[in-house]
Amino acid sequence: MELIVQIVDLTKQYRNRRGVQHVSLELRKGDVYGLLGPNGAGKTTLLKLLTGLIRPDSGTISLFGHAIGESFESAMKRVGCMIESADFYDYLSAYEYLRLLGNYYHRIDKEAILYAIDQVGLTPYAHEKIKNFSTGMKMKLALAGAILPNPDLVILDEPTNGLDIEGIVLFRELVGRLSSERGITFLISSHMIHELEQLCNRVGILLGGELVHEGNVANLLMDGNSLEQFYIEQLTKRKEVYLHGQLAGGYSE
Ligand SMILES: Nc1ncnc2c1ncn2[C@@H]1O[C@H](COP(=O)(O)OP(=O)(O)OP(=O)(O)O)[C@@H](O)[C@H]1O
Repeated sequence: MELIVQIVDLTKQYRNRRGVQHVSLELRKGDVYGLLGPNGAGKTTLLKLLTGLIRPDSGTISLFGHAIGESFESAMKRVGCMIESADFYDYLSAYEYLRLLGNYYHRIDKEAILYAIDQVGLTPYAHEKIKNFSTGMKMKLALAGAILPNPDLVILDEPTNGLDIEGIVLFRELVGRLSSERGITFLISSHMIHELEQLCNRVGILLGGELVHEGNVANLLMDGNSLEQFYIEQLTKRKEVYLHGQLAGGYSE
C-alpha cells in the first residue's frame, strides 16, 4: 500500500522543554489512525508539525513522498485538515466561508461546496451567518472545510469536540464512508476512545511527547479487552516504570 505519511525521529521542544520527542510513524493508504494520549501528551503539537504550522527541531516529515521542509506545497496539495478550533469570519455564511476557503485550492466549484456542506449535515443552514452557529455547528463546518479539497489524507484534531450524539454518529459514518469508498487516509486525535475503537484500524498512544505504543486495533482487542482497558493498562504500566525509575534514581528530571 502507498506510503502516505512518513515521520522519522521527529522532535519539537518548546521553551518549557515540553513538546514531542523522537516520534516515528508511518501511515499507509486507507489507514484510519487514532492518536490517543492524556492532556498535554503532544497530540496537537504532532499534528501542527505535520501540517507545517510549526517547525520541528529535528527529524523529517514526508507526505505522499514529499518532505514538507523542502516541498511544502506538493506535500500539502492532497491534504485536508482541522487543527484546534477553526477561526471563522463570523459575518460570512457557511457557504461563503467554504467558497473563500475554496479559493486556496484548484477547481472548487459550487457543487463541491454544497456537497461538503451536505456531508456534514449542514444543508439547512448553508446560507446562515456563522455568528449564529453553535459550537457543534462550527465544528461541522470546520470538518466540511477539511473534506472540501477532495483530499487523500485528512488530519483532524479532536473533531468530535462539541458535537451532539447525532453529530458524532454522522462523523463516524462520514469517516467510514470516505475511507471505504474513496480510500482516504485519516489521522485523528481524540479523547473519545470508544469512537476511535469503532473507527480506526490502527492507534498510537502518545505520553509525555513520546509515542509509547502503536498497534493494530484488531490485535489489541483480540483477548476481549476494550481499547479503553488497553489504554489505561498502558498508562498505568508507564507510570509504574516511571515511578520505579525515580525511586531507583534512574531518572534525572
Ligand atoms: N506554544 C507552546 N509553548 C509552550 N508549550 C506548549 C505550547 N503548545 C503546547 N505546549 C506544551 O506542550 C505539551 C503538549 O501540548 P499539546 O497541545 O500538543 O498536547 P495535547 O496532547 O494536544 O493535549 P490536549 O489533549 O490537552 O489537547 C503540553 O505540555 C503543552 O503545555
